[in-house]
Amino acid sequence: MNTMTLAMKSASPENALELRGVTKRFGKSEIIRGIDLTVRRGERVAVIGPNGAGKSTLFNLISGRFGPSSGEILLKGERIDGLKPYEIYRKGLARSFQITNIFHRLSVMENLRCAVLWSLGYRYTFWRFLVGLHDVNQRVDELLAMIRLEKRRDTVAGNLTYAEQRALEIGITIAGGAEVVLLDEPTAGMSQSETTRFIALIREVTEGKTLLTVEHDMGVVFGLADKIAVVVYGELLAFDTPEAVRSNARVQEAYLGSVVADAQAEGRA
Ligand SMILES: Nc1ncnc2c1ncn2[C@@H]1O[C@H](COP(=O)(O)OP(=O)(O)OP(=O)(O)O)[C@@H](O)[C@H]1O
Repeated sequence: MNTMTLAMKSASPENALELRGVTKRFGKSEIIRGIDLTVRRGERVAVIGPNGAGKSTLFNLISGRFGPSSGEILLKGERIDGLKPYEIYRKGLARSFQITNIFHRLSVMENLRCAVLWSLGYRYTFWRFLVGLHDVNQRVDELLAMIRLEKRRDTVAGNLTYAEQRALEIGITIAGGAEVVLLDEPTAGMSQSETTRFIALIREVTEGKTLLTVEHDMGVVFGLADKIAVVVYGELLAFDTPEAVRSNARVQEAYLGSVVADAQAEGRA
């Protein structure tokens, strides 16, 4: 195994992700209603919308947790709808979850090593036998530096601060070198100063990658995103630059007006 195997293979079509007429029904309820969306390589996209609009469902569809009821999803030009989450992961799309997804009794380093080994196809139970793998250790050190947890290398994950745990979660998500990264509310529960530091970290670790993030904090959205996708009642109401979305009358009316007003009142946007 060499370092090359730790990075996902890349074809290089311009579009990282395409959704074509994607719908999702749960029973009789149509939750996602015909979404078309094209995300270009290297774009940072924030998905926003009211509670229950379908943002997490959209992430679940893209990452393979649910199959769409109709429509197509393409990753780097290749159909991925109908594939299992780990198959999509192996094709270069990684997702983090709203709920912290780490092994609390393992150290930071062990968590990252598990993630790297898993990305290479090893089972968790094997990691103890593989401590000597040079490339894996090198990748773990690289990740520790990226998420700024070198000094916490041997700390049990359960003893990290909340913000550190979320940084570790990002490290786990990017461990396999995915080119497309989905982050579900990465700054949820953080203080304002933690959020500011965390956004800088997200910017750094996703440099050159395609990022989709679900986000409620408008300060984060307008500070991080190249483009904003506004989802309202399962439809894509707008997909444009932050400036264009901010001044879009339909978005103002349906969603953003009240949210930005609230954020401005709290000094966040
Ligand atoms: N597995 C499921 N079965 C049935 N209904 C579901 C399922 N998952 C989501 N829904 C419904 O789909 C709708 C959209 O939910 P979703 O979690 O995608 O919204 P959201 O925009 O992410 O909301 P929030 O911002 O509150 O997280 C909700 O009405 C929810 O109850």
